[in-house]
Amino acid sequence: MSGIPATDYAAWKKLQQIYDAEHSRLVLRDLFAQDPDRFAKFSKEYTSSSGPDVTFLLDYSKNLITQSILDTLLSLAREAQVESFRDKMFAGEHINTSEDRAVLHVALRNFGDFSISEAGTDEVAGVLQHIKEFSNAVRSGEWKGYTGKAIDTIVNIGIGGSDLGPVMVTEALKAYSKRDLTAHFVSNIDGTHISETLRLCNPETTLVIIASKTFTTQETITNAESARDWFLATAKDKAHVAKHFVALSTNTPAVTAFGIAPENMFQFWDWVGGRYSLWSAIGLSIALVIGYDNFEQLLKGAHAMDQHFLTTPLENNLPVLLGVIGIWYNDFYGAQTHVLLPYDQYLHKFADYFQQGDMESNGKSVTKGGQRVTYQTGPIIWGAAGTNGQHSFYQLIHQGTKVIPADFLAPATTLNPIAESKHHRILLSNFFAQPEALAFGKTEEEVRAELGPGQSEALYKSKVFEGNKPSNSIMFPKLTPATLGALIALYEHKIFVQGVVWGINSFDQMGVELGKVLAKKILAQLGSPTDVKGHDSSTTGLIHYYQKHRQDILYLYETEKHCRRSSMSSRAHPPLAANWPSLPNLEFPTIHMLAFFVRNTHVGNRRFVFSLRLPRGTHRLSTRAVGLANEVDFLPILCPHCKNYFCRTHALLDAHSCTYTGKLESAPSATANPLLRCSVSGCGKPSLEAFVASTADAEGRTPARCSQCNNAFCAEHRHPRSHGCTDPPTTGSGSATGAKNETARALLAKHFGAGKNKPGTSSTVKASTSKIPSDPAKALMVLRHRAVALDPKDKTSALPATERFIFRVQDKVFWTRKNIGAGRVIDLLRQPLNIAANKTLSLVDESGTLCDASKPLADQVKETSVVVVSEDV
Ligand SMILES: O=P(O)(O)OC[C@H]1O[C@@H](O)[C@@H](O)[C@@H](O)[C@@H]1O
Repeated sequence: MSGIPATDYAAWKKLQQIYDAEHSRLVLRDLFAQDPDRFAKFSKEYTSSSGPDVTFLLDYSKNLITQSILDTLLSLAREAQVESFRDKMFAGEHINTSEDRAVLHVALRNFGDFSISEAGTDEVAGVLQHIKEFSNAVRSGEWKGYTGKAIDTIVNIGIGGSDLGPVMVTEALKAYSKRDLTAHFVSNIDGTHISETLRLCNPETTLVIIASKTFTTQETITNAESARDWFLATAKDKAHVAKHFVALSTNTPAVTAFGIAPENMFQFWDWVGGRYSLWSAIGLSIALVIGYDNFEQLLKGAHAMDQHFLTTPLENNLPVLLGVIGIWYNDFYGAQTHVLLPYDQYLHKFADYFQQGDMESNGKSVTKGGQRVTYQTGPIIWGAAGTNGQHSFYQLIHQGTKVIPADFLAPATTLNPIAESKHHRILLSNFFAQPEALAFGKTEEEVRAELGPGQSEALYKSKVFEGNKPSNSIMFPKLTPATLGALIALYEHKIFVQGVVWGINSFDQMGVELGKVLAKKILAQLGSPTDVKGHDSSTTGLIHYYQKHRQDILYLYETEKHCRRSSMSSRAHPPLAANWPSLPNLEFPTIHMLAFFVRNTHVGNRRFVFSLRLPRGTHRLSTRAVGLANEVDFLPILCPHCKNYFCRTHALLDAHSCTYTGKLESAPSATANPLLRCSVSGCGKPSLEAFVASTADAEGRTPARCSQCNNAFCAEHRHPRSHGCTDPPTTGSGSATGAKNETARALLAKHFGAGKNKPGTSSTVKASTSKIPSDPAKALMVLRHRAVALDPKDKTSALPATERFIFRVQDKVFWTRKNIGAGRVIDLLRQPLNIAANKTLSLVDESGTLCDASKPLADQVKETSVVVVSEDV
């Protein structure tokens, strides 16, 4: 890690000479035959020096090494100053030079032994205590959800290091888990991951853990927002978030902006790398699943390995031995990969975990000094658990043309001794057999003797196993939390040793950035083919193909006045028979899902821009339905017969020429259950509820009934005013939701006026619109001149007009910078509107939608529109 190229070391040059001169003579059959003590010489038993007791055997005798090769490899480690860099790491020196950070995952499991001065290390114990108290409260049932029920499900939302560690460890230690607490892990941005997970969860009893060191990772934040929307669709009140959402992060402001209370945040520090973070607050899900005491055992097991790494001479130092032996294959034998093969189903995520651990750490091609390396650095890590691999990829390891060093791991005792441990004996017989077969193979003579004469030459040859394939074997008595901790730390330090020898920075991850940046740029261009700019022909072609073939969800329920259509003719209410069965969760999308998809909808290269902004919660849905002309409903409608989705015009069987040929047993008919008919007298059409009731998963869906009178109506009569509904909302007079709707309605009536037939809107106070042209472009020009800077610190002359965002409040016209959050706008409005600081305020747009305080106002309301400042909405 000094930044010196590894090839400059004398030991490296010597190793190259040894390889050139000796490698053809390094044959495991011979090496074992020549030395009956080879196992004794090249194996070590690890015993933890501090509690809890951990022991395991590392057998590295089946490697293509001699004592003199190993000595030279250790000289290389010394020459590269592995010991010195190790000490620097433990002391908290900023060995992550590109980011100027200490590398102190060892401080997270430091039970008092090492003295580290880096800021934050003195806070570790406090965070562990927080984890302990919180996990105990949840596991005991003392922590209650918003309806008073105990938590029975956790959903950890994170990615990379904020996911893989907890996933691997909770799987590995499942035997120690609280079986009635279900843990899910959501990482992928693919909406399928969060959708399929949340289908299994009950918002009343689910705890969502948002795990993100930076709290800016697109996947995690997007998934977390969807989870929050899912939760609020049922819980309604944002105050309930406190009981169901916690954050694990270093970024307090972002966590707060998300709406998570400081007491529900578990802190960690920038000296914890993502892929080394399972020991930190990121391990909260682990503590919840296996209990805090087991989590602490895991940490202590790792800590004892830290002590071993820090204090043991290199020749007995297990991470060092694994590290230098790996370098021997990687840099001299030209091995490109390293396979991890745990013979323990509980460790089925072990290789996945170290794929990030190793490849993100040592997948570098410049030294710390900025020189391009001329040798190989980190290997490709892969693997699978148990005998599964034997029936798939082991063929290539045994008889392929590549050198694939392997690590086999297994417990002597299984945690599931079914059939009197028969399974385990069979498993272990394979664990012993595979390294033996790899090392010693089967000679042609043995094959000929076995098959006898008279077979084809090709057959004899095809059954030869050349052998001489290297491997390590690690065996431990039983998989315990502490043993797992020690094994993980063993590999962490192995990676460290290799990084030091290669002279690279194992603790940054610049290589993940470029793709993120390009994806952001492309995301903004996916709208239409003409937006796709600045790419090579391949990328452009791929995006164009996607744009041509995508079947976005199309909600054609808006009328002309709400929908500006670029090339849409009156025939354009096509059946929405997209392949939606692949999106089962969307069969009855909750309102937030509608809101997500509706804004910019494309079909082929046609683009429909909806001016409608859909509300996020059902209570706001009713607000809109009452107070404004905009209409929202529950479409698309799933035809229960052909299982396709249709707009309201084509929802009925004859209107979409339903292809269903079977007997229409549940088809709506004049004599069908009257409850499922439109409640408007004389209408008789099937109600939307008829479709919902027969097709949708009832649990958690939005009912297709009038939010006010709760009756079922057909598509034509579904809106309150279209069936003459004047009853108050059915949300319950005392409910917070009901109260909010009433207030919102009153506000809307006050500021925007309302038609005579709209309930609750009799007093009309128009916002000042005098002398404002109706043409939006002209209105903008006029208002630009009238607008005053909302923030007194902003000077009109200092900011181009295009970067100013104009909006109106009462009869005043303001401008702000476009990126200013709605929350900040609220604060700034207090002074000109003379509103006391202790009042809780919200902003409501012209359509009655509450603005999200954490997002820029400019993203939420139309420029030049009137924004209402409201108390308590
Ligand atoms: O924990 P957060 O900040 O969300 O990062 C999650 C992951 O992001 C990736 O891009 C990498 O940087 C990983 O090392 C990291 O573990």
